[in-house]
Amino acid sequence: MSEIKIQMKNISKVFETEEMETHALKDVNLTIKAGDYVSISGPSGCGKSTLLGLLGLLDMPSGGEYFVEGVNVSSLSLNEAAEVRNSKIGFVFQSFNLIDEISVFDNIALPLRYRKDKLNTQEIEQRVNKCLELVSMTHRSKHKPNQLSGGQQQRIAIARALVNEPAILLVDEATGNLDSNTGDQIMDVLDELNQKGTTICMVTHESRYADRATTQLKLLDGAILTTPELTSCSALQYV
Ligand SMILES: Nc1ncnc2c1ncn2[C@@H]1O[C@H](COP(=O)(O)OP(=O)(O)OP(=O)(O)O)[C@@H](O)[C@H]1O
Repeated sequence: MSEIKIQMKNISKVFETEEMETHALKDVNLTIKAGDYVSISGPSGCGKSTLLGLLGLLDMPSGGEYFVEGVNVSSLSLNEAAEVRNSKIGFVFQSFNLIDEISVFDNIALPLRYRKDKLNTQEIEQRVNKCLELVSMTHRSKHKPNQLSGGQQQRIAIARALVNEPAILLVDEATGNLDSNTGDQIMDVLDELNQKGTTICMVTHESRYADRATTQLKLLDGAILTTPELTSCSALQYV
């Protein structure tokens, strides 16, 4: 049986304002194993960003338990959560969030420099070059991000997300700022990465992209549409 990367047990998220409570996620159970390729889709307001934010430890759940590679991360302090996020989670956003003042190489190396266990220069070089290769961008290593096309910038953002060899790559509407051809190419990069073993969970509005994932989850009103007996993500298939 393949290794469990991500497990959520009865996760809920309630946002409270002075006027009202919003139950953004209700009793979500999710298991993602090594090598899975999961898409999450559903109508606006169904809880997709909230779920991805919890998966990425950008926010904490109101209830339930969340495990990353077997470690319970449900109630970490902000500092502890930041450390797990940097070492275990790769995040790719719609906006590329690259730093224009430094080179492509240094952008990708950035998460390595925030590690607790410091790597030496040679190890950093090896890791960054491997990730540049994975996204076919070795030839642009010395460029600045603003000298690249949108699709190329997204490739660099993917390389940066992978450089710490995370447990999972979380992808939030990665093609939202790209034309459809370039978006398709970025999806091809994700497909290839998954074929090489990267575990991916992506939120997308586009059904043609959701269909590429091997497990397609639909969210509705904060709950995953599923049958109660199915707890393993690998076992779920939605058309
Ligand atoms: N910080 C917040 N405070 C209060 N309510 C919130 C907050 N963030 C999200 N919500 C509410 O939680 C619900 C889920 O929001 P979420 O952003 O996760 O939906 P979504 O599926 O990502 O939507 P979209 O596709 O439009 O981006 C919505 O009803 C939203 O209004």
